Amino acid sequence: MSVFTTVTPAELAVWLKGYSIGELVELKGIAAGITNTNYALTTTQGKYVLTLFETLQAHELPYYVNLMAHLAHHGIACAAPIANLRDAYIDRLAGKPTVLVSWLQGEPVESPNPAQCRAMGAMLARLHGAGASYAGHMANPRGPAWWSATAAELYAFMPEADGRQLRAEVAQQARHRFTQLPSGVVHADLFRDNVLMQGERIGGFIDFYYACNDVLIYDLAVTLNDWCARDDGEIDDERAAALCAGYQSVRALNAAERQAWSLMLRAAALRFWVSRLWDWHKPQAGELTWRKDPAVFQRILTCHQARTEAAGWLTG
Ligand SMILES: Nc1ncnc2c1ncn2[C@@H]1O[C@H](COP(=O)(O)OP(=O)(O)O)[C@@H](O)[C@H]1O
Ligand SMILES: N[C@@H](CCOP(=O)(O)O)C(=O)O
Repeated sequence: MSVFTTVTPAELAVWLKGYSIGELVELKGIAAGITNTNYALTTTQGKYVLTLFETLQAHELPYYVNLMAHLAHHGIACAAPIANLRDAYIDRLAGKPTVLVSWLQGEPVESPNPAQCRAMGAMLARLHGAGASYAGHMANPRGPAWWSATAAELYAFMPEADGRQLRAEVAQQARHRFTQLPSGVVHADLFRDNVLMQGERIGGFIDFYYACNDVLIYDLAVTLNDWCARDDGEIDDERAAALCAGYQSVRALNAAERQAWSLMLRAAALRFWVSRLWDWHKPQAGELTWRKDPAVFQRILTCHQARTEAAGWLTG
């Protein structure tokens, strides 16, 4: 149950006077989610999600919240923040920073089919296009500097062979620079649980709190590794080709991106292997998060390392 901070209907009814979205009808805690407190909020005017941030501070939120507003303004399927009467998206309730966003229709899918992967790829490319006019800038906090420093603290906890594999991949990635590739705003965490689907349509993207500026195909690689991997770590060719075709129906990859693609898939797997290893071996006291299995991304990385050719997914 992910309601870490309790808000009563009476408190919320008073707080809502700071907004122009009508009177409270119903307030329900949302069980899914592991980082923040989320409530489904129905008013006389419509339905919304109220997020109370449990770890991020108010001063850290503008990049993400303004980005969601920008993308929604450009027609991207994502939660749109609602401003209060002081014209601010970021507010405060029960001692926590808050953001109120529009309610999106749909549910996350566990086993996406190729049509859903295709829709996902197309919406991701549209997000990249719309992000080009976003003024905010944030370097990727989970980029190469972060994963090499974090990995250095993990080797001691790992079986020798796993540590060798991790060390080799960190070194391999360090030999390459991707500054020549198209870059811009990326979501950087578009796992299946961060996308609400309505059948084969995208209901909307949520959880923008790893969004940043980085290489665009890194985002496609992060998405592919989660949406198209089988349990053994192998990538399902049909889903991967559909995701890439959907993406390229909006923005075709250039020659440099195609050349970097295999390494980028590995970089995306490495990033989540390292973050999951970190949460596994070094859980932070009081951190409101569940440990996810690092081996999932080690298997995906192993399969990418063994494959010499991933460009086939880009040509369909
Ligand atoms: N805008 C939204 N519309 C509908 N449901 C949402 C919306 N935002 C979040 N949710 C629901 O809340 C759940 C938790 O949201 P999430 O952002 O993943 O939380 P956390 O930040 O704690 O990981 C999601 O799985 C989804 O069911
Ligand atoms: N999608 C990631 C987790 C993202 O971080 P979180 O803080 O939102 O849990 C993964 O599955 O490892």
